[in-house]
Amino acid sequence: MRSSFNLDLFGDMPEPGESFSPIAPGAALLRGFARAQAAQLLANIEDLIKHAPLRHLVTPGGYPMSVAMTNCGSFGWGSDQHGYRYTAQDPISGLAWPAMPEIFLTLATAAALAAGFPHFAPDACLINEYLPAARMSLHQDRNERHMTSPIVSVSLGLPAVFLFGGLSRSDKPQRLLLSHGDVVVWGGPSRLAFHGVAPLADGWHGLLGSRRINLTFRHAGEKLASSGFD
Ligand SMILES: O=C(O)CCC(=O)C(=O)O
Ligand SMILES: [Fe+2]
Repeated sequence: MRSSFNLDLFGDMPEPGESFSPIAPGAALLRGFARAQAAQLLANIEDLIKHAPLRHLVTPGGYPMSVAMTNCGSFGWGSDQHGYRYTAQDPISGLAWPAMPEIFLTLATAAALAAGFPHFAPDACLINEYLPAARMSLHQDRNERHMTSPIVSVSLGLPAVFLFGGLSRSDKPQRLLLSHGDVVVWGGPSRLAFHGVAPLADGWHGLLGSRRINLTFRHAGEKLASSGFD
């Protein structure tokens, strides 16, 4: 274990062996993997949300989500009374989602590689904003066309308890405290693992203030814009 002294000095350079902890077959937590790029990621996020604002989507059951969301990349994930789906356009503006910044793509592919997935080519990045008390209930990410690509999930800002369960909703989830710069990757046998986020505790983060932002990178695949309901 590194001392906090070393962490401070070398916080930008996590050593691969130290930053990697397996969670389940095909799933890993990369501690601090995105920390060095966090300020640049945030600058890009602030710019993206000017073009595609964060919004509270409504679940198919009619409830507004506590997490505010937007997207960048070729496809964006969304939800409304008809179901969950990917679209090529932002339904608010009717315009294509903003392009995925190069630094997002580089980070996501590097994290996937570090977790054992060398061919990840994300075409969708969901941007989730959690204010205190916001949460995400246990779910599977299953609106993508193929399940062959992993999910890469980047945490910024306030810490959150990430719930990582098994392939069945009733499997008791692990509780992982995710901090600023942590990245979780799950694919292969864990690709359809149930996961969620416990209600965000109030707090203050030097860079992001009183919020957590999560970036979830996925390969949605083609043709989902018109047929993604499930
Ligand atoms: O915020 C997180 O850490 C998880 C987000 C998530 O599971 C999702 O957007 O599908
Ligand atoms: Fe998810």
